[in-house]
Amino acid sequence: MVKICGIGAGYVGGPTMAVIALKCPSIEVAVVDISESRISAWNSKKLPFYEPGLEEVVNQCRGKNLLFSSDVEKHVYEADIIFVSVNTPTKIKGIGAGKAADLTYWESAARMIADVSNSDKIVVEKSTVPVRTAEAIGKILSENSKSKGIKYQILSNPEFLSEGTAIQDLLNPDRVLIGGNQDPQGLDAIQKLKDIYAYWVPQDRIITTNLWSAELSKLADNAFLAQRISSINAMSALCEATGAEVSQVSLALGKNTKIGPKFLNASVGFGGSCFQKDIMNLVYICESNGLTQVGNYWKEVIKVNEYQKSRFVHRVVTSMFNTVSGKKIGILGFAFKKDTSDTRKSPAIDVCKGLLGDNACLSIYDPRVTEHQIEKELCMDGVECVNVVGDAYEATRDAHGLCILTEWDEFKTIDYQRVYQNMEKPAFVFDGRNILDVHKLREIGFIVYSIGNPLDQCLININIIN
Ligand SMILES: NC(=O)C1=CN([C@@H]2O[C@H](COP(=O)(O)OP(=O)(O)OC[C@H]3O[C@@H](n4cnc5c(N)ncnc54)[C@H](O)[C@@H]3O)[C@@H](O)[C@H]2O)C=CC1
Ligand SMILES: O=C(O)[C@H]1O[C@H](OP(=O)(O)OP(=O)(O)OC[C@H]2O[C@@H](n3ccc(=O)[nH]c3=O)[C@H](O)[C@@H]2O)[C@H](O)[C@@H](O)[C@@H]1O
Repeated sequence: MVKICGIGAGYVGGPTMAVIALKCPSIEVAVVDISESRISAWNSKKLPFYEPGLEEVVNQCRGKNLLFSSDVEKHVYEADIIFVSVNTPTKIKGIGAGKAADLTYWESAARMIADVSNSDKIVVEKSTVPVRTAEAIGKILSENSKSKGIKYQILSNPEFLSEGTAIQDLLNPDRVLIGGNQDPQGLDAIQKLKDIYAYWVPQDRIITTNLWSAELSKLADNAFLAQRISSINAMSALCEATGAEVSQVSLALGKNTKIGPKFLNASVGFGGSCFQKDIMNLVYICESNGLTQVGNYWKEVIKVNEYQKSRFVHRVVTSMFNTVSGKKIGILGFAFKKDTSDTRKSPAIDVCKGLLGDNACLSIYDPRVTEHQIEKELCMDGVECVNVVGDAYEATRDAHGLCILTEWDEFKTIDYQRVYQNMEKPAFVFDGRNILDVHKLREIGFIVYSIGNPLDQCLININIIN
């Protein structure tokens, strides 16, 4: 029986290994992590994060061919194939701080593999890593296992799932990418990994390449996706200035088969743990290769994203007569997108901090994010003007304005008439996700700002005064 060990039980490692276990009943899958608390959450009824469909998959396999353990060494020792899905955050200090990927966790995982292994292994890079990481990992593994005569094959098998749709993405991927050495041993390892995915992924969706193409394709993929959002967000500012409607522009663009309809939703900005980190990593790799112009091109995607968030805060403040000081503002949504409890790099963090900087009082509601998490993200030591509440009505009661910062479906079906009645007047809505019916809200009496749409007449007047 083939044995797999997944190192790293996070947003990628957990769901990915669970789906492999589900689809390959004859393979034993052990997911290990150095975080005891994460492992005990995986072994409990309340998984460490919210992801639609994840609980069902875990419940089907856990205790059969899927186990979660903090005994990292034991399961690495026993495995034939090791998937490494540890975090690769942006370096916060030293050379390349703010750009380069911090490979500390990866390197320590590699050294541990070398220490405990006693048989040949295939080591699969699932984490997103700088191009040519496999070379460094290969050296660490082989140099540290020389005396044992163990052979390692390193494969790059980047993960393309999105949070909120992770299980669907894993069950039905657009493609699976496997990069490996193009010699007989490398090709053999590629085939072994292909055989696992072949349990449920059609052959024509499994692409094989050399190692460096696979590693670079992952960074390029995220850069292209983020670039589309920054492109449409840049257009949204121009729409507001000209009376065009960004959703109509997106529709027109998306119907062009050369462009396609996805990832053209204007928003308050993209968030999540990967887009910014991976683009900055790409920028660093470009700069390290002397390609300053190429690096600058990708850096601009991040700059537009920062601009979009600060533009939103500016709209809120100027619309509310140039001051939000002491005013209650209801914040609906804190996660970086709907259907996840993840708040990493959520645009809500910067928007809230911006409003707090102008002395607003925030009342925050998110259906899946805990109070503790929100407080942690806002570094709330000494901040008194933030309340985390249990529903949207409470968040907006007696508020001067409300901001939609995550596109949760439940925000579309709130009784906005009731919300309006309980707010101070004039009552403002700032829709940072373009999910609300602007016309209906205006009929109720709200003054509405939504990204990339013609400005409310009242806001035009206010902006003229300002
Ligand atoms: N979150 C996402 O949607 C996606 C993330 N990725 C990439 O996957 C990688 C992991 O991302 P996430 O799952 O979001 O991170 P995460 O932070 O949720 O999980 C990483 C886990 O690895 C564990 N870990 C770190 N060092 C370890 C070691 N030496 N031994 C055992 N466990 C160790 C940590 O305790 C943590 O639980 C990153 O490179 C990321 O860029 C790729 C595609 C999607
Ligand atoms: O490497 C990764 O981590 C993953 O990063 C993204 O997935 P994820 O960050 O989970 O979520 P997305 O759906 O891409 O959303 C990212 C951000 O962009 C925003 N977004 C997305 C789409 C859009 O049209 N407009 C927009 O503002 C979302 O609200 C969210 O804040 C990619 O979509 C995945 O392919 C990739 O595997």
